[in-house]
Amino acid sequence: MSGDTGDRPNGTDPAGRARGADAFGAGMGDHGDRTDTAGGESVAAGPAGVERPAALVNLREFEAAAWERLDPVFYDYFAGGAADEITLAANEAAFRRRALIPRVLRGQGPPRLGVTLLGQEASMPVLLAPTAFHRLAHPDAERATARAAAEAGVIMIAAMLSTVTIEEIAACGPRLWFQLYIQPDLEFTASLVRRAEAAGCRALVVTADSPALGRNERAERHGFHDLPPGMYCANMAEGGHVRQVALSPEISWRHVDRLREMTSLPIVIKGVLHPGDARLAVEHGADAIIVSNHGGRQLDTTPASLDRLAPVAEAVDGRVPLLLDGGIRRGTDVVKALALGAAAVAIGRPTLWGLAVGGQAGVARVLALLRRELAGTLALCGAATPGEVTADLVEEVASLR
Ligand SMILES: Cc1cc2nc3c(=O)[nH]c(=O)nc-3n(C[C@H](O)[C@H](O)[C@H](O)COP(=O)(O)O)c2cc1C
Ligand SMILES: CC(C)CC(=O)C(=O)O
Repeated sequence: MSGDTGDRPNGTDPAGRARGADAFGAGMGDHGDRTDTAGGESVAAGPAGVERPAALVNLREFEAAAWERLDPVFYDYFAGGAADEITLAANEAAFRRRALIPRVLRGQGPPRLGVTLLGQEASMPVLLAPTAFHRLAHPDAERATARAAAEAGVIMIAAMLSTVTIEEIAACGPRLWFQLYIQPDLEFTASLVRRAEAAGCRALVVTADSPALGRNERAERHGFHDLPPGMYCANMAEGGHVRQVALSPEISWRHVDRLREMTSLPIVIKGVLHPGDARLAVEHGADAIIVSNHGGRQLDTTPASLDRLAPVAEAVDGRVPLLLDGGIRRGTDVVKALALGAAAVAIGRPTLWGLAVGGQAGVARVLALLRRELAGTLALCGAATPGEVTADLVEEVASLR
């Protein structure tokens, strides 16, 4: 992944293909025009000559198609990781390194994928991770994502830095959690919490790995620092002005305690890699933990999130459920994370690729593909449900290195 990105937009796509010269008309490279050229449900011919999301058969193809369709500035903002992107690459490599050791002749019947997370039912153990700025991918923005999540019965974790409000997202009907960067202005934080509660969000996800903004050098190279005119962080608007978000080094466990006093919603701490922090999260009343390195976008050279699952699980010792995000691209990846101790996983970039390729239909297709792969993997492993996936189904083996 790393190293080849500086060549774009004149280089190659994620699968090594050359980008077609001006494949999607005027506006490529001019991100002010992007929504005119890439919006809408009808999908132009992609790298494999496909015409619509339904013709794409895996998440990799969505990534390649999104690369074709998106303004390179926005593609790189979405795709990029921090610094040398060592962690970004490690997230996917950690899944490749691990083998599935299936069980046979178990007569387990058809797989049932449903799970209950923090008291909320979901149709499969795959959530939409919070990602900022969906309007960069599609003019329907988070509304399209939310409709696809509602249709699929999966939990969407709405980002605080969404480009439509949490109320508009909730109106699209998904099972909803709200991601929060705790703001040092606790009054403002409390007002966001009240809005999330009123909108029907069923959990608050506190992003803990961002006391400062990670440096995405791809975005920096493009000079991409601000949202284009007309796009803004809708939840941060108050009286004709948009509040600046603070990713503050002042935030601490004390703030989590304050949050605990503000709300009776379950609190999920996102971005834990160290067992000591996992223990602290439980002590401070967290109801779940997301093992995550923020998709390799914050501190580079942290290990793959999958590699941190077992140590965090050991520290937590079953007291709260664990979720994992980072590098999930296949149903086999989901099963490997379940085997290593996750109750569910979340996907970040694949949602954005779906959105860029086909709005609601694109995200729906991404979810449908993962669902099919997950069902197929469970069946082939001899497990009827996500809960039946046991640690012995996964091994790190030399042959897959
Ligand atoms: C474009 C982009 C924006 C993101 N924005 C946020 C955010 O606002 N809040 C947050 O907690 N995580 C954010 N993340 C991190 C994701 O929630 C998630 O941890 C990560 O994308 C998972 O890795 P994956 O992209 O390999 O699935 C963002 C990730 C991406 C790619
Ligand atoms: C604007 C950023 C704080 C959103 C984010 O978390 C990210 O891009 O990874």
